[in-house]
Amino acid sequence: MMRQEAVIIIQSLNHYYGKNALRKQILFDINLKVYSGEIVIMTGPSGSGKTTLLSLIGGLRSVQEGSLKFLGEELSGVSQNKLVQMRRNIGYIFQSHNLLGFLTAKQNVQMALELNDCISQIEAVAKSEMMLQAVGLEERINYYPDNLSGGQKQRIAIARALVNCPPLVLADEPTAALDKQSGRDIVKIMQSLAKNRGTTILLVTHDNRILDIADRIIEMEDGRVSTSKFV
Ligand SMILES: Nc1ncnc2c1ncn2[C@@H]1O[C@H](COP(=O)(O)OP(=O)(O)OP(=O)(O)O)[C@@H](O)[C@H]1O
Repeated sequence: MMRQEAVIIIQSLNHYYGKNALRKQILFDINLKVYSGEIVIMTGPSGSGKTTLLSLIGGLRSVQEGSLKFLGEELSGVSQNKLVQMRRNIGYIFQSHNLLGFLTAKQNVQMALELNDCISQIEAVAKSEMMLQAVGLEERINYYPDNLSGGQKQRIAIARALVNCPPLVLADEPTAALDKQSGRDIVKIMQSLAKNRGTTILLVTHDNRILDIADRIIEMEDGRVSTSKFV
């Protein structure tokens, strides 16, 4: 069997919101390993803590209790600066695509590369065009988001998240605003790009039309992982 590398290792993770009398525990004793190249779908009722867990893994919140290792590095107790650095290894895709309206499709994707000092402008343009082609938007490279459909905008967001070849992509309800076919197209694109590059994908969804793309389905309930099954 192939040796699998854990990209994320979570041990005894708890999380709380609020202070003093209002302090409320949201995550309870989460233990989880996610491996390189794995596509993991996280489901569960509203309020079960999925987004909270995703934001901790993504370095968008500080770890309060327990251990969370990303690429072998402990995130608990690190500085905000360090978290910002770690985030460069992660592509984010959200329900609302968060594209900049005053930039074209290509410019939106290029922006993700401009944070990378080692890439020249020419390379950045070429990579962005290639990535938009990979998500089937070669005809729309110079369009502004306002002139594109929901599915097309979400494809730009995927291109932007993947253009840096991050080891991890986090997606929160990426298909929520899409009809059935566009939703499936989107996750299929994510799946094939991820499999080609060995990218790990962790995707939160209520959309049971896309569960079949997962290697593993994790169910959250009341702040705990209730089941974790390989499919
Ligand atoms: N910033 C916050 N401050 C206080 N409580 C919060 C905050 N964010 C979330 N919560 C609470 O934490 C719990 C878990 O929320 P979370 O968004 O992680 O759940 P979820 O499973 O992602 O839900 P949904 O599927 O509706 O997005 C909920 O009870 C929510 O009200």
